[in-house]
Amino acid sequence: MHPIYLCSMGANIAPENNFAAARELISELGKAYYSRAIYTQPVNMHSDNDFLNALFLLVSPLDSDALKSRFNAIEISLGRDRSDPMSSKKDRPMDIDILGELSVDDVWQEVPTYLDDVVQSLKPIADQLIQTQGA
Ligand SMILES: Nc1ncnc2c1ncn2[C@@H]1O[C@H](COP(=O)(O)OP(=O)(O)OP(=O)(O)O)[C@@H](O)[C@H]1O
Ligand SMILES: Nc1nc2c(c(=O)[nH]1)N=C(CO)CN2
Repeated sequence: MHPIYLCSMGANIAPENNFAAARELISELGKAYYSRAIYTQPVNMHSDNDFLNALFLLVSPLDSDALKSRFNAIEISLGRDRSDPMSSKKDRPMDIDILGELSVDDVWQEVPTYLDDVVQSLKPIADQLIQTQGA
């Protein structure tokens, strides 16, 4: 039984193109199920560029460390400079984070507030995966 990861993605440089490119690359890591994507104002950073953000579920054979490394590699391939110490506060072509495993009771509490509105578009899929896979 593969773990099911709840993940978030966000971009505020060429976000539509970078979302499409990231989805292609993420598809190599397992089976992904996406929430709807929404435009959000930058939180905890200053920028004139709005973000495109989404949640997704990923059923993957990788463990969380390996998955995080692959996400970092995708971010870098799309142009993010992760060696910059201010990387978390700067405009970015892609940020992909693991929020937790779906098997953890309160994993949905890890969803950042700017993505609260899309949770309901993903929960039915989560419930279905749990039923069919026993997450
Ligand atoms: N192996 C892992 N498994 C699960 N979650 C992880 C793992 N490694 C890091 N994380 C989580 O991923 C998030 C991002 O960590 P990281 O240090 O890579 O920063 P980042 O990608 O630059 O983040 P951001 O730009 O979102 O601030 C953190 O919330 C961290 O807890
Ligand atoms: N709206 C929005 N704001 C952010 C985001 C993000 O993805 N969307 N990511 C950040 C650093 O991880 C900081 N602020």
